[in-house]
Amino acid sequence: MALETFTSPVKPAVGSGPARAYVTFLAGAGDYVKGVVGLAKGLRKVKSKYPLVVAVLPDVPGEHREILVEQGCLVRDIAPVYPPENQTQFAMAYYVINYSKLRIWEFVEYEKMIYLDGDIQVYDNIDHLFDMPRGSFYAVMDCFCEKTWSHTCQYKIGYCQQCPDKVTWPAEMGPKPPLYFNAGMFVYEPNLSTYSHLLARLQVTPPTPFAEQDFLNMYFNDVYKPIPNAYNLVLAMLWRHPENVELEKVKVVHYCAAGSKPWRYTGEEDNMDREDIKMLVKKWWDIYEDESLDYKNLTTNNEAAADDVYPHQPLLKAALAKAADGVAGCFTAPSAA
Ligand SMILES: O=c1ccn([C@@H]2O[C@H](COP(=O)(O)OP(=O)(O)O)[C@@H](O)[C@H]2O)c(=O)[nH]1
Ligand SMILES: OC[C@H]1O[C@H](O[C@@H]2[C@@H](O)[C@H](O)[C@@H](O)[C@H](O)[C@@H]2O)[C@H](O)[C@@H](O)[C@H]1O
Ligand SMILES: [Mn+2]
Repeated sequence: MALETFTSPVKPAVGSGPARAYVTFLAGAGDYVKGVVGLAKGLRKVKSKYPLVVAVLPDVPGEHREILVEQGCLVRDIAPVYPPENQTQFAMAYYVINYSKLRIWEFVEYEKMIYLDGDIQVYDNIDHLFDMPRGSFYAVMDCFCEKTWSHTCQYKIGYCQQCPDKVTWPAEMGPKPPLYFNAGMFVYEPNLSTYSHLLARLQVTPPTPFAEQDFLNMYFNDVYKPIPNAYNLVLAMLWRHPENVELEKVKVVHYCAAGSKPWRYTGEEDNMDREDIKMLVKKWWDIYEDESLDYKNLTTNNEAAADDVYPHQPLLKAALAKAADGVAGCFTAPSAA
């Protein structure tokens, strides 16, 4: 019997300090669930103090939800968000579903969250990012050199913010584009008025090739603060700007280059036969296949550690116990109110 997911905000454990969590987004019945399982295990490996919330669209099947709950994730249902009707060609056709990420601004039971794409892995503890000053939107600058950017002026003149002096921005093209972040990882503050304003603005903003990433860059332009590349290594940086990468200091890897999703990796696409790519894909698999990082083994080995790191765990245990007893019905956590 598929374990039902949380249908309402899960109240962070009492006395656990300011409510914080990592959050990711899962859509569809495909293989991205492997990315989210890997992420949950990676955060456990680096002994993050905070849980992983997974915002799931309705098309995520029950058995995937169950896998995530069994891995200690807080699974939260969200409704899709669609941009206004438009003829836009997205850089990737499936990017249209990524607007649903905007629902995470509604998770106001948390005072601060770190969003991570499902194709991201965390190799060093980054909990300290939660302590950065409030009021800003923190993310890593993207790179404009991949073919996915061929529709832009930057790409056409060879300009990239990662090396702004290599090709200077021509004065006749007006002001240089504002700093632009990759939306696969960011530190933000859930807020209901921001949430409703985001959705309202979206309905009057024509969609653009990088979908919600473009929209978030427009919306948070005046509060965006760049953080070092080590917190979101967009893989293309390895061959586009190697001078900006110190691989041994990288804390977060974003498997967003074509052909780099570890769970689909064949090594056939451009740059996928590089030694550093092969090493990073293996690094991802080593965590994904490490059974000692499975939540169930953590709890059997060390109840105290589990309860300490997963203060919300009693709620999950109750849900799992209920499911184990075959008790039907949806587990509804106490409301956040
Ligand atoms: O079929 C899909 C496509 C995307 N995603 C989610 O949306 C995020 C953004 O998509 P993706 O990472 O593929 O974009 P990229 O960073 O590669 O441009 C993914 O990481 C997943 O969290 C998903 O769950 N299912
Ligand atoms: O929906 C738009 C997506 O745009 C971004 O991916 C892109 C971007 O990083 C380009 O700069 C790369 O060239 C490209 O490979 C990569 O896929 C985000 O990672 C993803 O979370 C999501 O917002
Ligand atoms: Mn991604």
